[in-house]
Amino acid sequence: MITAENLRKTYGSKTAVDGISFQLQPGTVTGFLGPNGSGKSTTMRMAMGLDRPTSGSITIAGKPFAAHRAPLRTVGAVLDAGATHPGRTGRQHLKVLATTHGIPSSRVDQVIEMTGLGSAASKRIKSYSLGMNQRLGIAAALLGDPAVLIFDEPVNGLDPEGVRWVRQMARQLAAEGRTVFVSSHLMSEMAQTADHLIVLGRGRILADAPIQEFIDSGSDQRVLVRAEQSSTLMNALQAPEVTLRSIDAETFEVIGLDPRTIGRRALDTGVAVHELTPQKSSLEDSYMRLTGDHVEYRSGGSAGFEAGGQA
Ligand SMILES: Nc1ncnc2c1ncn2[C@@H]1O[C@H](COP(=O)(O)OP(=O)(O)OP(=O)(O)O)[C@@H](O)[C@H]1O
Repeated sequence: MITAENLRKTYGSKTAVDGISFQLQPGTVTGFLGPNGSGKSTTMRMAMGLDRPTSGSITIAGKPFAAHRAPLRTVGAVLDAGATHPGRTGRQHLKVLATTHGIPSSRVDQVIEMTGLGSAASKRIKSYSLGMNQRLGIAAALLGDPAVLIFDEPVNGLDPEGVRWVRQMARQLAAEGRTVFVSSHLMSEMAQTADHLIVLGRGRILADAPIQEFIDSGSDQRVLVRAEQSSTLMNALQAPEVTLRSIDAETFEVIGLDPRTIGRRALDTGVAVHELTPQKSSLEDSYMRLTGDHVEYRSGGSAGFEAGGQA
């Protein structure tokens, strides 16, 4: 369990994290989203004792990171996959870590097995691909068999196979009852990985909700309609709370009515309907809507899409 209470961090006059509170549950992957500079890494660093809160607290299993006698057995983190000694082999790196943290060296082979490092474990780290480095980082995080895992941007730069592997690993670790906290810029990936979301904007919490609830809350009800006399049906559907958007001669989109109402109205007006499809909104739709005003630096585009999209 990770608990933040009125957590705040300022750097000079800059407020990076502005008094946030949340509680992450075991058995759950919690996704951490927010535009660039919204305070995600700062929050994760404070959780790991790498930065000190200006006020408030962030605790792991009830205590700040530094107060744990065996921190690696409590929490494992991948905050910077590059922080290794390039001349060592993966196995040597893990052995050194295990020894300095009082972890039996038999655990090294277990985490090599768990993360699929295989024969790469006996090669020097400098020869590793990004994907192998990421596996090594996760192997190191798992050494102490911790109940809490923190991954900051674990899939950055990975190929699709690597991305899928990280997702499956995160899901498996949560299924084992661990608390998994993951930040990522990849919306589609987050949608497949997380059970719960925390969204930050300029250091504050914009949303803290189960992922499906978050997606539903940010979406309008949109229905795609294809009909023979589409303009007749559009006229019949007009109402103050309804938005109609023509797509082509036969097709239009309705916002604000459900498919059943549209179908009945078509029957009443004698229009033959060929298609009536509720449009699924995506995590990205809800995210963009929520964070649009909280992007620090817009990239000149009209709706801030690029700035938010990279976030
Ligand atoms: N050591 C530091 N000194 C001064 N300002 C900092 C420091 N670390 C972070 N900041 C500022 O605090 C804010 C939050 O940064 P942080 O890196 O936590 O955001 P983030 O959400 O992780 O962003 P990104 O998605 O770009 O990694 C930013 O405005 C950043 O410039």
